[in-house]
Amino acid sequence: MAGNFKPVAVVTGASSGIGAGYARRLAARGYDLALVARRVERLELLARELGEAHGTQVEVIGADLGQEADIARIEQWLAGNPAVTMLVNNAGTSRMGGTGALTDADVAAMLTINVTALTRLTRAVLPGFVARNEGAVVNIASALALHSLPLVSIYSGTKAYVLGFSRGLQEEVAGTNVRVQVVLPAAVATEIYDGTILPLEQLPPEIVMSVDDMVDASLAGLDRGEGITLPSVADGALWDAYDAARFELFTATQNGTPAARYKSGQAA
Ligand SMILES: NC(=O)C1=CN([C@@H]2O[C@H](COP(=O)(O)OP(=O)(O)OC[C@H]3O[C@@H](n4cnc5c(N)ncnc54)[C@H](OP(=O)(O)O)[C@@H]3O)[C@@H](O)[C@H]2O)C=CC1
Ligand SMILES: N[C@@H](C=O)C(=O)O
Repeated sequence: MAGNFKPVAVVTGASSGIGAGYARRLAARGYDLALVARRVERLELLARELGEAHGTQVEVIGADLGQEADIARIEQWLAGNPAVTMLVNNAGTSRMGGTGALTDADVAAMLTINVTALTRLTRAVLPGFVARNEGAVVNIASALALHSLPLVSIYSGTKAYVLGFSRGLQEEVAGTNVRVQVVLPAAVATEIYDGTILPLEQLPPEIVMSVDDMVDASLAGLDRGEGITLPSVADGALWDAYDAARFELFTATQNGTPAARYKSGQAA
């Protein structure tokens, strides 16, 4: 609990899908909320719903996180708000298509919303969290952080950034009570697929998770103290094996000698 304040969770991209799911669950857990998105009318409807259901105080903040001025405004708001104890960096966009076929605006939107805004909002809350020795940053990445696919190469790259950034941040705050969780959902039934070349109806239904299940699993992961949460992965040992192999490979790169296969005249 931050001083005398009721804790406030900030959820970006709360006007639909996963962000709205977080808003509902966090309100039920007793948080007041600040909800950020462009579609303010949706945020206001949600605010009314949560006020009636739980007595939640909700601040609705209209912002386009693809725009510098709006990112700067939210940064300032976050940095000056000691009641904020949780930031859910959920806002994101996926523009599907070949890398050469996407418009410059599509590429800029993915890089700015998925990477730049997430990073800057995290930087805005972090000093206060560390100074108060409490707080949680929840970064929504994607299973595509682990596996790039054609037509979503740039999106996958942005989510790999979210994973890598979050893991480094976990090391930075180690030894404090500040938490950083990165969540890697696979397909979740949301509007992100609307109007894309891969509408939700074309996905095998058995691979698609509901928003409520995804958010509940992620919050259960947070409660369990997980730094990395894969809501749909039944065998948690898979991550451990993957991460151990990743670290072994990284360790093997820490070697000033070119590998034999790269030396001319030497067999592989
Ligand atoms: N659904 C899925 O299968 C998966 C989704 N994810 C990730 O989950 C997160 C939430 O997506 P999801 O719920 O699926 O999709 P939705 O499209 O339902 O929600 C996206 C949210 O992000 C907000 N948003 C998008 N662009 C902007 C912007 N320029 N400024 C501010 N807010 C913006 C939207 O609000 P508004 O339009 O009102 O601005 C909306 O609230 C994303 O980061 C996505 O990459 C990860 C893995 C799988
Ligand atoms: N399909 C992607 C979202 O649009 C994802 O899995 O992250």
